[in-house]
Amino acid sequence: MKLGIASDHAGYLLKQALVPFLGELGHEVQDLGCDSQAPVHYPDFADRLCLAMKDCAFERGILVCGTGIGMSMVANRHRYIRAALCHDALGARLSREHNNANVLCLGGRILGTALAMDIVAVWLATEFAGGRHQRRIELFC
Ligand SMILES: O=C(CO)[C@H](O)[C@H](O)[C@H](O)COP(=O)(O)O
Repeated sequence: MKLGIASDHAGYLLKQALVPFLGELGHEVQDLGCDSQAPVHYPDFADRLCLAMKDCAFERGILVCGTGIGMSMVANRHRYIRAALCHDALGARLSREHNNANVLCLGGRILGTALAMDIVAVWLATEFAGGRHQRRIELFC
């Protein structure tokens, strides 16, 4: 799958761990920054990823900040984005099956790397269930 990933400074280290992991899972991943732990502003990076997704550059995206909260707030301002802030694999699976989430938000200061990788792997492997959930998505997208 073609993926985009971006973070702020607080999510930088987790993003750096996830980029090679995504490659190992067989995905094509483009890193949209940031490029160090120097302070930046998470809305700039959330918007960068979401605008690229509007142009269909990526099928799905991953955003990482300290908590994942700011990234998810900004991403969900874009009408075509369904961003899910996930802290466990169950939430990740259901965000795909029920919500057809196209952006996954993670908290780099909250999750350990192994848990984050588990969440990412489940989220990427899970298909949207459609049916009754499709109608509900149409009510807000
Ligand atoms: O989403 C966030 C806040 O809602 C993120 O956690 C940011 O990464 C965080 O606010 C950055 O905090 P810092 O003290 O400026 O490093």
